[in-house]
Amino acid sequence: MSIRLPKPFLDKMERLLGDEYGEWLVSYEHKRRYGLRVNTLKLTQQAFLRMTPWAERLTPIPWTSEAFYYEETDRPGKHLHYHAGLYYMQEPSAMVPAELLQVKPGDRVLDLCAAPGGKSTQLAAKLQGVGLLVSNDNARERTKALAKNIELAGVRNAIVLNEEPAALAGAFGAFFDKVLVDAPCSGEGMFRKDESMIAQWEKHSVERCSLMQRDILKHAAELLAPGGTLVYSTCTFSPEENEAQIAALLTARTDMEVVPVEPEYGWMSGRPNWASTEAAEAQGEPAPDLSPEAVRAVAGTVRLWPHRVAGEGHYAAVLQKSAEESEERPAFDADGESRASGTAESRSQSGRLNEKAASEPAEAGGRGGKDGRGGSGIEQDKLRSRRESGRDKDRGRHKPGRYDGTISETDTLAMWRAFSARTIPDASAWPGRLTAFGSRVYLQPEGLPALAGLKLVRAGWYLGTAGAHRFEPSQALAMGLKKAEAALALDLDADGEDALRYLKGETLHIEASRLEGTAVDGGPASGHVLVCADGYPLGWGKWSDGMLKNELAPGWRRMS
Ligand SMILES: C[S@@+](CC[C@H](N)C(=O)[O-])C[C@H]1O[C@@H](n2cnc3c(N)ncnc32)[C@H](O)[C@@H]1O
Repeated sequence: MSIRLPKPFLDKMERLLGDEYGEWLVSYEHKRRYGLRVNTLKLTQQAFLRMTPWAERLTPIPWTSEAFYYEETDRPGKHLHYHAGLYYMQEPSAMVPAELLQVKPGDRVLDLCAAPGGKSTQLAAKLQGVGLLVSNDNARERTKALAKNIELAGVRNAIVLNEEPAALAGAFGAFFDKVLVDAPCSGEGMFRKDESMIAQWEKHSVERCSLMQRDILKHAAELLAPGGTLVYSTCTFSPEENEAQIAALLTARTDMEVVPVEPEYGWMSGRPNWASTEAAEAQGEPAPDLSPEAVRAVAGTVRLWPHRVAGEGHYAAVLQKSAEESEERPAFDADGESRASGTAESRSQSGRLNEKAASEPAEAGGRGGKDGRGGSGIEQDKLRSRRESGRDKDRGRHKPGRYDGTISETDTLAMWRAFSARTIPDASAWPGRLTAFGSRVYLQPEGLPALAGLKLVRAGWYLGTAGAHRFEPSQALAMGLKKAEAALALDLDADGEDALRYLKGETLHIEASRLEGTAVDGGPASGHVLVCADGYPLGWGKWSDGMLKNELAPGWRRMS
């Protein structure tokens, strides 16, 4: 075996696995498998297979719809279709938790430990743009990748937060139909995929992770609406972080129960005997005080072992909160509109959820980078620093069109409307709430409660920024559009030179005849062009007289 596994880890696994230990150990001599998931927000599986050069070497991942094993040598991360967000590369076992959550359009979904966003993009695809996705991670740096992956996937109905679960529980209460806790863990199941996890394991003990998980799960349960479903998952083997966590939660909350998962596809059932004494004793600790029913119930959770499935080690539990009939709440209609209900009102009176406040620029703002495109800024902090420096004190008093570092939200929205009327004619009919935070414009999902006091990374679908003379559309806007929505589009061949040059940030010579559509005002075809590859957006360009100025945001360019 080339991987050097720590002796205490091996000793513990031998104790736990008994006869199966040898088989498990041999799995480290096999190569890991690679997976990708088609982004069905952008295209169907059939369309993907038709246009993918290595389609014949793909084989389906049995537990996930629209997902495939690929050959490492095909390097899908290098292909232009990756830059168009047509698929997400994800470890095959890591696709299980979001699949088990059974999200459907219209749900309110919380991904509590979401960075870098593999599962959030999977959940967003299940929503198909209808309902709400709140993606959260408490690690500020990691939320940058999270926001970018959500934007690359073209998600229009998500917000991204950078919060502790306790703060979310305080702000939202029992709001979400579906909650995913893909918990921070000791990562034992990932040693084959990523050897750097071994050093992490030695640093962050199982015990420390267990404490974090217990706290996260406690608040996750509070965030779940009556009748809602929670999936808890880890990529580790240690029972303290798996069965023992679920048994402890069930002991503490009698309103929650395990929804048994069928151990198909080579998955194995959770181990009740690992929930209590054995795991704790293996750590030299007293057994926690668990109810016998709770311990028995973990038999309905699942383990994915690398010697049993074509994927890395994982654990998942599906839990349901009992429904309380008196609890009504606003729900999303199939068209994404929300229906008001008594509960929303009473929550708003209690000061926790306040629909009006959600449309006010309470917490987010900032220009998000020099070019105003905001590849990855933490908006709240920027607004805070602007306010502290007093630069916001004259907000709303500047002359429209003259950018003096401030711009009123009314003018910001007017600039968006003028821009979108020319560039994306149907934008005015999009469902959601158009909101300006300073000079930045967002489309927020309907039914979003107040975000006041929460650290926002993305307050919704970020559409762009009002500047001194014009509105600058965002990269997120481009990625969330369909080619047909743009008044002017340029469709490049993904295998051609122009597409690669565009991705590198170069200016292109493009004859007028290659542009699709016409300028809406009937004038000459000039202005913002949605640049696509094989029909799927890559970013913006600005066309005039045969030249396409490259407007691809710097953080989105391909360097090699
Ligand atoms: C296993 S990773 C999540 C992977 C992610 N679900 C995905 O599919 O891409 C666990 C994440 O939990 C985050 N985390 C750790 N403690 C947290 C806490 N108290 N609240 C929220 N997130 C936390 C970590 O920053 C890390 O990004």
